[in-house]
Amino acid sequence: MNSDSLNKEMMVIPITQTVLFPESNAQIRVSHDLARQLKQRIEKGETMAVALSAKEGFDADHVDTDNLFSMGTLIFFDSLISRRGHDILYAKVHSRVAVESVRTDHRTTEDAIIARVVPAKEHIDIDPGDQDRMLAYIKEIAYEISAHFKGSESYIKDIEKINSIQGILGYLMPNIPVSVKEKQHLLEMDSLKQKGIAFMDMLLQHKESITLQIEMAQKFSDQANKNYRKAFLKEQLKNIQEELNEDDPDHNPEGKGKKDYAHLIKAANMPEDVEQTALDELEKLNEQGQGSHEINIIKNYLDLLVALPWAATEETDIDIKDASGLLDAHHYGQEKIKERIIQHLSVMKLKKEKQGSILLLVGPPGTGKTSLGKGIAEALQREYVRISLGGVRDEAEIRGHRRTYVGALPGRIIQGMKKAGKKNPVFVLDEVDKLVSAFHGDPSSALLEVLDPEQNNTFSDHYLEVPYDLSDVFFVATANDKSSIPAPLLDRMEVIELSGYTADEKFHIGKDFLMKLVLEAHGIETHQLEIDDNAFRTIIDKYTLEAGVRALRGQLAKVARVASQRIVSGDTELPFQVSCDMLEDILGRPVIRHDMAQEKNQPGVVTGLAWTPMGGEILFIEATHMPGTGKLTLTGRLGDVMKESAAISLSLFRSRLAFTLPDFEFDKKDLHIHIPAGSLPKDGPSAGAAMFAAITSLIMGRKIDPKLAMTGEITLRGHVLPVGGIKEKVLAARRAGIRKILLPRENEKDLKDIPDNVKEELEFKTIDTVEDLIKETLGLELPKPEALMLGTLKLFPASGGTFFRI
Ligand SMILES: Nc1ncnc2c1ncn2[C@@H]1O[C@H](COP(=O)(O)OP(=O)(O)OP(=O)(O)O)[C@@H](O)[C@H]1O
Repeated sequence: MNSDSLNKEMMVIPITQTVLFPESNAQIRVSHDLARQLKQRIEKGETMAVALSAKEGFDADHVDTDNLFSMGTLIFFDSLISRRGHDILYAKVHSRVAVESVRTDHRTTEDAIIARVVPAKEHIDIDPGDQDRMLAYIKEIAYEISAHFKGSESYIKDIEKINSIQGILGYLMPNIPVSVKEKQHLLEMDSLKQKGIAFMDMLLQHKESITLQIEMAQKFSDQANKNYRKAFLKEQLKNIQEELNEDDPDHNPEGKGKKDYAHLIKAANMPEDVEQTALDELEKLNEQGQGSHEINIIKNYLDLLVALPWAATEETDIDIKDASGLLDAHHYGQEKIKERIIQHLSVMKLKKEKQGSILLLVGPPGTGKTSLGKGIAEALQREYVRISLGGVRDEAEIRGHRRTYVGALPGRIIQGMKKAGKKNPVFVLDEVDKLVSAFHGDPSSALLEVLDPEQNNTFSDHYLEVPYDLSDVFFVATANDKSSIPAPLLDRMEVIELSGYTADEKFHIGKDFLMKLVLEAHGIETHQLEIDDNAFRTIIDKYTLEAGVRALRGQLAKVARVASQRIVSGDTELPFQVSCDMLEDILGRPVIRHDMAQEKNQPGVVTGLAWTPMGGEILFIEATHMPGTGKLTLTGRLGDVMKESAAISLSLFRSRLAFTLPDFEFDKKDLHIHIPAGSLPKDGPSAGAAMFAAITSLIMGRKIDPKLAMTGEITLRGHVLPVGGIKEKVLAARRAGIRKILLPRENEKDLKDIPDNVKEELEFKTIDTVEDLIKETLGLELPKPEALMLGTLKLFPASGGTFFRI
């Protein structure tokens, strides 16, 4: 058939989302109706049709001829194949044709579009020599692009045989990611020279964009944290191994190299739309030529789809008594926490909920937050997964990367679900307070979606693309510091606060729980090693500085290492007994030196109490003054809140007491407040009371008992407000030899958390106002604030004096 002699009507094949170019081969997916019509026509001996690309908004079900471009290509049929429910027409694309008219043929059962076309010959305005040079240049760019893609060798090899500009355009065009409109524009260009130049432009832009993408991907991979990269490498390794196994007859006894994805997809019990997506991907996989770089990408995706748990898991009825027993077996003490958890599980049982609200366990490191999560999983008889969110700064680590990225992976939530293999695991999100918000999107907003019961049944992961239902998951989050958690996230969680352990509690946890773990880890049997109680307590006191028991476990492991060496070498009797005097040999010099209460204080020095993630500490607040200009200096690496406390204390002192000291000229004195252990940053409002006491003691020239410690926030009106960490602070005070503690009245309720033996050794006094504080510390009665207002006004007229500055 000679297309030049064309001027006839022929069937139109609408082409969606692309444009066919002359001198190429095409695979066109056609609708069932069109396939039926084509079949009839092929049977009648028809061999060609015209391919017209569809404009934006084209609807294959309601064909409107206005929505087709009026220049297309003549195609010659090769074959029509039906595969997995889709009909594919294989054809040779011949030459350009222009449409003179189009109509819909209603005579056939299904409406066919018929076009009258004429040839649209190109204007060859470039001489053969230049054509060759242009062709060579285009090939060169194509080689450069393909060098970035592994497996593209066979594709690019075919280019060598192409000897016309039209031919290379037809071959490469399907892979150039430009819009249909741009492709059509190129097709419609009459001048071969202009067409060639426009195509080179497109190709160069494509090359630039690929280089840019690769640069970005490299940047990303540099930034991605180690774990993420490790997971990626593991995945790659798995693929390589799988590929090696495919060729290995030992691994393919029946010669079946490929996974039976169709079967796996059916077996995975996916929701209908997800299954359809999986089947579409499988089809794409089967259409890939050998060596295509897409094969592994599709396989990885399918592997994830078939491995994820989709079907609901049968719930085992929780026996609350058993659950409580299991938690006890896992975890010593912290009865209140366990009680809260059991209450939570009971509510879930009554309401027949799978998820319940999200628990947030907050407390210092090593206090068993993560292991409580594990205990909950056991109590509920569910799978347990844990991910650490510490340092996660990229939203994509939670939500995954789009598959178009090089080395894309699903996010940690979906990876966790894959690992769990069940739809209802107990999912521990460790260190939610350490999420970092950075320019890569806010990971906490992705977490919000994970934790919001309203939204989490359709959680979207960029890699997975299909929504995933997380509503059966029991989430437990852990954090060291509640204040670093974004408020919207915190609102969605039920907070349970764990405090640090007392030395006694640590002793029991060490003896009854940690020793077992440590012995097991070192292959030592119980009768082979014995640490006596004194040595145990010394390890806790002198070799660990922590609120939890993580370092204790580390020190016990050191002891176990020495013991195993001695046991193996046979130079010890069994059990190998560790006593206090051996500790320096085994563990080195004690690492801890706690501040102890002073025997004597000079005016201006006060003992305060601090909370640190490692437990409580006492700290000294030292104030002094000197001739100057009314400046306030603060040292000891104090945070903003602490600096404000100092300013409040000073203002309060001036407003309440300055008038009693008419000779003290504030604007001729500099005041300096220092809190030693200067290298450690300190912050928080709870030193307010101690600072006020220090300033008062200094300026009044009265000493405060060094064995008296205090904590409390103060306000400008002189109220003492409650503070946190009372248990840790009290324990630290006892260790430091403090005898009496002043604390805000509202903190009185916290004293019930303190073991009786500790309470017996200390005297507690609660205070409401700075008047109470000064009475307890300096034995002075301050006038009531109402009485003071008048005096203050008299002494400090509104314009008066230099105020202290910070
Ligand atoms: N009350 C306890 N009873 C028994 N073992 C405990 C208890 N508290 C902590 N442990 C043990 O201490 C170790 C550290 O606990 P875990 O990892 O759960 O701490 P964590 O609070 O999650 O710490 P981090 O905040 O650093 O993640 C674990 O081996 C755990 O079993």
